[in-house]
Amino acid sequence: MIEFEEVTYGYGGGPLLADVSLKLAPGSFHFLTGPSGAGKTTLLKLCYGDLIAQQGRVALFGQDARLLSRDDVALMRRRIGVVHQDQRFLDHLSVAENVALPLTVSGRSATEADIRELIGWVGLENQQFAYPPELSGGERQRAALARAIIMSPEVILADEPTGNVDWEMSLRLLKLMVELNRMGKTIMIATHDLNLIRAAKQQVQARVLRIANHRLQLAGANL
Ligand SMILES: Nc1ncnc2c1ncn2[C@@H]1O[C@H](COP(=O)(O)OP(=O)(O)OP(=O)(O)O)[C@@H](O)[C@H]1O
Repeated sequence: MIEFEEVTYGYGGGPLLADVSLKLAPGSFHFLTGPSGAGKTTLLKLCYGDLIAQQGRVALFGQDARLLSRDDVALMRRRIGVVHQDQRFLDHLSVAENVALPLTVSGRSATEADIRELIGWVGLENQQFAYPPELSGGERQRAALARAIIMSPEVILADEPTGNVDWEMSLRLLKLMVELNRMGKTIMIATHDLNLIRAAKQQVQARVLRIANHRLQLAGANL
């Protein structure tokens, strides 16, 4: 679904990521870890075509990311749902309207019942008419997840989805991710939280990738 071949990327002043090869197979579950500033968000951006490799090749659903037309990018964005680190809601729209926004902007619609069902699935049924500034950190993360999956993407990329939430909420978010994976979705979660990874490994077969010294490595069994 997403494949990197010897990808190098930097923001000037030397490569941040060097010779990164990676394959996200359908239905796989990956964690991406590494120190702050190692390049986790950058790698995720390469995965959804927000950044283009400076060397090497990124293929998204078999297509070279460099050669995607504007229409291809729009289609690909439906196939890859992203939970951003800073959730970026429109504060004048309700939670339900924010969640439905990707549909609205792509000219599609869903029934109110469908949106309500999704909001209920992430446990925000009582907050659907609230506005983003009224939500707690964990509620914002769950609203961001609902918005990322409203288009039924095949791949879900989440950047620190459990940042700034307590352990109970982290486990709740993890459970949602595991359920999505069981529905066949391909998942990649960037996180610092090794306890979260340990908890996940009891529920799902997950590979752990670590960025260290600009390279991507497969982390060993003992985290
Ligand atoms: N647009 C940009 N221009 C210049 N430098 C950038 C840009 N975006 C990120 N960087 C730098 O690249 C490095 C990696 O950033 P990135 O956000 O990918 O790391 P990260 O591993 O996700 O970090 P964190 O765990 O703190 O979120 C950092 O040093 C950051 O300052």
